[in-house]
Amino acid sequence: MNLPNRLTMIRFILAVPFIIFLQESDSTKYGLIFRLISLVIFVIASLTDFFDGYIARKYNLITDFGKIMDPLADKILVISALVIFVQLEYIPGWMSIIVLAREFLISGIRILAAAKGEIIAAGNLGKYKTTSQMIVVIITLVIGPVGFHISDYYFTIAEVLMLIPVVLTIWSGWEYTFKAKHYFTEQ
Ligand SMILES: O=P(O)(O)OC[C@H](O)CO
Repeated sequence: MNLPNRLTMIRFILAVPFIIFLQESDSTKYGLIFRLISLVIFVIASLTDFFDGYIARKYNLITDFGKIMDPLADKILVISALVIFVQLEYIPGWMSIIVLAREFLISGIRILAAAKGEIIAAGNLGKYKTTSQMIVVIITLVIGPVGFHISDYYFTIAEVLMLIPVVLTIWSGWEYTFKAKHYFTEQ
C-alpha cells in the first residue's frame, strides 16, 4: 500500500464523519457548526484526491488498485454529499439520481473491462466531472440553502450551480460508454 493509495483509503474513511456531521447540520442549535465541520472534512478529503493523483504521477506510483479505488472513493464521497443535500432540500432528487446512475454505469463498465483483464483509468472528462462536483459541493456547504423565488418555486443557488457537474457527469459518462461499447457486444 503506497502513499497515494493510503490517501485514497483516507478519503473512504473521511466519508463517515462527513456524512454524520452533514446529516446533523439540520439540527437548529448546532446546525451551522456541524455544516462547517462537514465542510472542513470535505475539503480535506478533496485535497487527498488532488494529492494522491499528483504523487502517483510524479513518483511513478500508479497502480491498478489506485486506478479502480480512487474513482470509487470520489464517488462515495460525492454521492454521500448529494444524497444528504436532497434530504436537506438543497438540491432536487433527480440530480442525485443522475449522478448515482452514471457512477453505477461506469463502475459496471470497469468491472466488465476487469473481467477481460483490462483496467479503465479515469479520463480527463471524468476528472473534470469530479473536480466540478467537488467544487460545487464545497460552495454548497459554504452557502447552505440560500436561493431565490421565481413565481412559486424556490431555486437554491446550489441546484443552479449543480447543473454544471450534472452536465459533465452525463457527458463524461457518455464518453466512457461510447469508448467501451465493444464490451456490450463481445461474448
Ligand atoms: O469518471 P470516473 O469514474 O473515471 O472518475 C474520475 C475520478 O473521480 C477522477 O479522480
